[in-house]
Amino acid sequence: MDALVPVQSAGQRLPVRLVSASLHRCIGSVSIRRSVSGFAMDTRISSRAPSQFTIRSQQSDLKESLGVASSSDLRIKEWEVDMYQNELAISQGIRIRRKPPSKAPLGYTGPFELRLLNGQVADSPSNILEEITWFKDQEVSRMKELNPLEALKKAVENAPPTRDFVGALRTAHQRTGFPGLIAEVKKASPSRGILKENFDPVEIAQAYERGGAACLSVLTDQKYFKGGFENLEAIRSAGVKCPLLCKEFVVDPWQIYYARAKGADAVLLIAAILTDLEITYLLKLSKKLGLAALVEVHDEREMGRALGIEGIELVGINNRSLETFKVDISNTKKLLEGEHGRQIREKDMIVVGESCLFTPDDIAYVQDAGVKAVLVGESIVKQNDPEKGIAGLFGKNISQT
Ligand SMILES: O=C(O)c1ccccc1NCC(=O)[C@H](O)[C@H](O)COP(=O)(O)O
Repeated sequence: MDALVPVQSAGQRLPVRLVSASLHRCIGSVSIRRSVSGFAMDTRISSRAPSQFTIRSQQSDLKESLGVASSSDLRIKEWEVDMYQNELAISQGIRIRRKPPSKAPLGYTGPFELRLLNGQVADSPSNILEEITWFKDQEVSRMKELNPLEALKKAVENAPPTRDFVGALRTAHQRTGFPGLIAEVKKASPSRGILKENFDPVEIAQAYERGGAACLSVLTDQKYFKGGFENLEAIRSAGVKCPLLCKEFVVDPWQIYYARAKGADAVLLIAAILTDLEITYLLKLSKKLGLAALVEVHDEREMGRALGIEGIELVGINNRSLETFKVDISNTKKLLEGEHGRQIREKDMIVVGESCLFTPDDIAYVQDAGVKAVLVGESIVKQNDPEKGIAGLFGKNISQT
C-alpha cells in the first residue's frame, strides 16, 4: 500500500495555531487512522467472521501502535483524528462535513473542547451534498463488510485492462471539432427527480455510443440517483466500447478499488468533499489501478486548489451548485478566465463543462470559454431516442458515419 503523503501540504494554512501544532504532533495518528478506516482495520476486522480473539489481538496491536492503553483512549484518538480532519477541511474552504458531528467521548480533554463550547453545531445535514456524503460514509462501511479489500484487490489483478478515458476525449475533440462528449446514463437526480421512467441503461449506453459519445458517465448511486454498480457492469458486458466514468461520491479509497473491479475506466473526485491530501492520494491510487480521475470543481477556490495539485489531467467545472442546485453555465466561463485559464492552457489540462447543457448554443458557449469536453445528462437521457438527442444537442450528427 502507498504511504500517505504528509498531512500538511505546501501553502496550506490552518486556522488556529494550536490546531496546527497538534496536527503536526498527530501526523502519525492521522496516517494510522486513515489507513485504519480506509484499509487495514475495517478490512481485517470485517473479513469473514473473525474470532473474538482475532479482533481483540488486532485491537491491541492498534492500541500499541497508537500508544494508547484502553479502548476508551482509542475512541478518543479516533474522535480527535476526525476532528483534525474537519479542521483541515475547513482550512481549505471545504464546507461539507464528512460525518455528522459527534460529542467528544467521555474522558476527552484537549483543544477541541474550546470549539465545542463556542460553536453551535448543526447536527442535520446543511444541504443535499452533505446529506449524500454522510449517507455514503455509512453505505461504504456496510459495503466493505460484504466486499473486503483483499478480495477486491484480487479481482482488480484479474480484471481486463482499462480503456483510455482521456485519450478518447482528445480523439473525439480532434475528430469532430466539438468538445468530446461524456454522455450520462442517469435515471434520476435530487434536483430533477425521475428523468426517465422506462430506464434501460444498456439501451441508453448503446444509443449514446451510436450517436458519437466519446465516453459515458454511469451513475452508480442507488439512493439519490436510482443508479447502481450493476448498470456499470451490464454496460461493460454488453460490449459498449466507450470508456466508462463511475459517477459516485468517493469518500474512501476502497471505492476506487470497487469501481475498478466493477468495470470503470475513470472515477469522479469532488473537490467540495475531499481535502487536497485526499485528492492527491486518490489520484495516485486511481492511476496505479489504470483509472483516469475527473476532479470536479464549482468555484474559484476549488479551481485554485485543483491547479495546485500535481498530476490532474481532467478538471470538470460543474455549472450546478451541488449545495443549492442553482445552475448557471456562465460559471464555466468565469472559472476559465484570467490566471486560472492561463495555467490550464499551460498545463494542457482537459476541462470538462458539466451540467445544464441543452442546445448547440450552450455547447458553443462553453467551447468558446475553453472546454475540450462536456458532460451531459438530462438533455439527452430524456429523449425518446438518445442517439438523435446527441445530434440535437450539437446541431449536427457527430457519429463516425
Ligand atoms: O443533479 C443533481 O441534482 C445533483 C445533486 C447532488 C449532487 C450531484 C448532482 N448532480 C450531478 C451532476 O452534476 C450531473 O449529473 C451532471 O453534471 C450532468 O448534468 P445534467 O446534464 O444537467 O443532467
